[in-house]
Amino acid sequence: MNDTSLPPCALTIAGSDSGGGAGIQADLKTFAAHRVHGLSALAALTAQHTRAVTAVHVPDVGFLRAQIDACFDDFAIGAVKLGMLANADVIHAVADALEHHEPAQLVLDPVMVSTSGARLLEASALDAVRTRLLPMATLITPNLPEAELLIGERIEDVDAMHGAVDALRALGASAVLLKGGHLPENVAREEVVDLFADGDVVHPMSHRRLKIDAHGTGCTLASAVAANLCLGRGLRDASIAATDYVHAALRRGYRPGRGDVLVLDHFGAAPHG
Ligand SMILES: Nc1ncnc2c1ncn2[C@@H]1O[C@H](COP(=O)(O)OP(=O)(O)O)[C@@H](O)[C@H]1O
Ligand SMILES: Cc1ncc(COP(=O)(O)O)c(N)n1
Repeated sequence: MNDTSLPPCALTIAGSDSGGGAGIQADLKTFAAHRVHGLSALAALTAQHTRAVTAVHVPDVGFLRAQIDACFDDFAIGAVKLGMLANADVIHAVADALEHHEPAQLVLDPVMVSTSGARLLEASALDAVRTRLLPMATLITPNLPEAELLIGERIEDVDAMHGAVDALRALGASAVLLKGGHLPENVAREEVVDLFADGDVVHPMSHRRLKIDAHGTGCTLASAVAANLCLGRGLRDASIAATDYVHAALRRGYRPGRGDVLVLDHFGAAPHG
């Protein structure tokens, strides 16, 4: 393999999911499925399966910084993806490191609560997300409950999603991919609508609503955007490709645990080329 055919590198700074469905594990599978070399810095470790998070351990922030520095010291990183960051100290350490290394592109998934209902970000850390991370993000990918907490308003239908992307951009994110999976079925009917907005365009991305309960979708979506950015796509095209990828991986999802919750099949469906 010569240099031009080397895969680009993406870095995920996120939490580990021992159950392999979400977090760092989903991110690395997504990078690999896109033929992007995956780097990882573990900001938190969870003891987790498809039904619950049973324990969380947050390593010392000095060790987190060492992981991030090791990645930037040796690899040309095309994009960084942020996931579970657990608390304000971790957010400040990550923001300091990113201010130092200045990654070309930063995809922020502001993970707050798991599908199984566990808090993955302390409530007191919300301000640090707003003030330290949002302004440096190339793209932020909140789900509806996360967006409601960030902007302090309810988002009850697709019209309200349009107002929410403007409010999120006003907080400092240069572009937003607002995920619509949490709209109730009676409001959204047959479709799930995700909304991309970058100040020039607002682009809805619709997919058929699948009657399934899945875990790791948000992590996979944000890391698929980061992978597509590394591969040279623009933000909107990367977002379109990533939502299509998540949909295909969801359709082929499987239940590795004892609960009803599916995990995605990251490798079954080739990413859009
Ligand atoms: N029931 C569903 N059917 C099809 N796609 C879904 C469904 N639920 C979520 N998605 C897709 O999964 C991705 C993650 O959405 P969402 O569930 O809103 O966020 P999160 O996983 O962060 O809670 C989005 O691209 C969304 O369109
Ligand atoms: C380590 C980690 N990071 C993120 C999520 C969110 O994923 P989901 O909302 O699908 O449970 C998770 N459950 N665990």
